[in-house]
Amino acid sequence: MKLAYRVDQVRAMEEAALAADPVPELMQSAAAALAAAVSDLLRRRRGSVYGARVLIMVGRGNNGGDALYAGARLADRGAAVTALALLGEPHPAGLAALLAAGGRLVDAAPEELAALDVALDGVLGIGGRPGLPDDVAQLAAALDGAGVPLVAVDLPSGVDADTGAVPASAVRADLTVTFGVAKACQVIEPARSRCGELRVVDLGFDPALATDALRCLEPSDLATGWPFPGRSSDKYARGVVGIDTGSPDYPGAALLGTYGAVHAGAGMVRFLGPDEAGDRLLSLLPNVVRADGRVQARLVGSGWGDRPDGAEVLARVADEGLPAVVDADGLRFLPERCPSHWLLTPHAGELARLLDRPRAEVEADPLAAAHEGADRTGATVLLKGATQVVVEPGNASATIAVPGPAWTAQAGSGDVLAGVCAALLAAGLSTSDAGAYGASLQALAAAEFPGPVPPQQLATRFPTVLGRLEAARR
Ligand SMILES: NC(=O)C1=CN([C@@H]2O[C@H](COP(=O)(O)OP(=O)(O)OC[C@H]3O[C@@H](n4cnc5c(N)ncnc54)[C@H](OP(=O)(O)O)[C@@H]3O)[C@@H](O)[C@H]2O)[C@@H](O)CC1
Ligand SMILES: [K+]
Repeated sequence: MKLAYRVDQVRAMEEAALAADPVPELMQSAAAALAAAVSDLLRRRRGSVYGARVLIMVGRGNNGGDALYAGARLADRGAAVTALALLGEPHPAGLAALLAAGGRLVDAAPEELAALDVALDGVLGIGGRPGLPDDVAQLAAALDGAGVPLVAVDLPSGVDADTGAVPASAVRADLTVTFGVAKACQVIEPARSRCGELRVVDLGFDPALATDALRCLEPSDLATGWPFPGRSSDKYARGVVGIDTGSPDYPGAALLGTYGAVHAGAGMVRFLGPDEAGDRLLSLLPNVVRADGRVQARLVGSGWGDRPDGAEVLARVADEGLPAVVDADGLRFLPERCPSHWLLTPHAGELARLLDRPRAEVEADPLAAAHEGADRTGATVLLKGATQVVVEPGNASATIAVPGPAWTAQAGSGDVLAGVCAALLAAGLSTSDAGAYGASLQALAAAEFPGPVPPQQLATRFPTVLGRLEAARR
């Protein structure tokens, strides 16, 4: 599992490290690792560092200082390094080091950008506000357009370091060399995609100083945490899911959720939704049971439309006390306070309606919106979208699912996912793990396809992915 941190947490870790070590030491370690990463890139692209043309875009803070010190190291290895100060006076000691090593300070970008071998973005780091001055944005875009590899120092300038938002212009990097620990913007879209490849440089920070880091799942976490059945597991050990989804207008939601639950390994699915959907479902999946009986988790809400008895159904599910996934239209009928063993699975629009705020606000800061949703409802929230984040009420941490291809953003994906999560709840996982593992499985399955694939077909790939994960655990 990867961990990622907010700026205040990074600053706290930095302060503790600084108490043990003077600033220049920390900055020199950062610069040395940055220079090594840029050297690797240059060797891969042109064979050597010697003679490479390097442009450094420098702001006026320590981020620019890192870039200048790294530039000095590259100049020592024979690179032709040019620094362009973009926000005023650059870091004085860093600049002195660069000049002493034979680098140059210029006041305009070179005419022929395409002749550059690499550019370093040392404009803004964790002290930056989102957005870039116009001239900086234009230069970054021109470098990108000219095909010059861009290495971001700590993070791509212009992104919001804590939310992952890109509200205005920001650098698009090929490689980001980040210091101490990963930052939230490196794991939350759309900033995540601006980072390119990510390298985290160990500066000896103590992660124990920040207890509520973002937990970013990796496939190996699924391998260890997925509830694979044992040799003696029966269908109840695997879990029985009771599904009441779909409506005459939206029968597909019922089929898709059931596909999700069955292919994610549910021991049994009891389909308790409308007859129209149930009849179609049986012709596709005859293993589904239509009779009520013992159930270990419920799935409700997908494809309900304006179901008139939605509130009563949710009240019954709450009284029963079983873990439950409440999806889609079901989210309109939530009680004032939900049971803590419920998992809500809204997309940004549904969470916006729940919180009574514009969708754009949820999309601009999905993490904060998910926290607000969980705290207000009392249930765990899996917020779906480009970054799938799971948040428990009263817990400042959050879990981010394994990222997947953008093709999963399509009608029906959410219905399948709700079924997967319900199967995981029935197998005994916590609401948080059920949400995060479910979203991760869907992402891993989607990554198996070269392009778009209907959600039900994607579900049929779950067994292949799960088989691989189970084998990896042995
Ligand atoms: N501390 C340590 O030990 C270590 C730190 N390290 C490095 O330090 C970095 C953080 O450095 P930092 O705190 O100096 O902030 P940084 O991001 O360089 O820039 C702030 C400057 O930019 C300005 N500014 C802000 N936004 C702006 C905008 N949109 N448009 C225009 N201007 C804007 C702002 O000016 P203001 O307008 O606020 O007066 C201020 O002058 C960190 O990311 C890492 O690289 C590593 O060496 C490891 C050791
Ligand atoms: K930067």
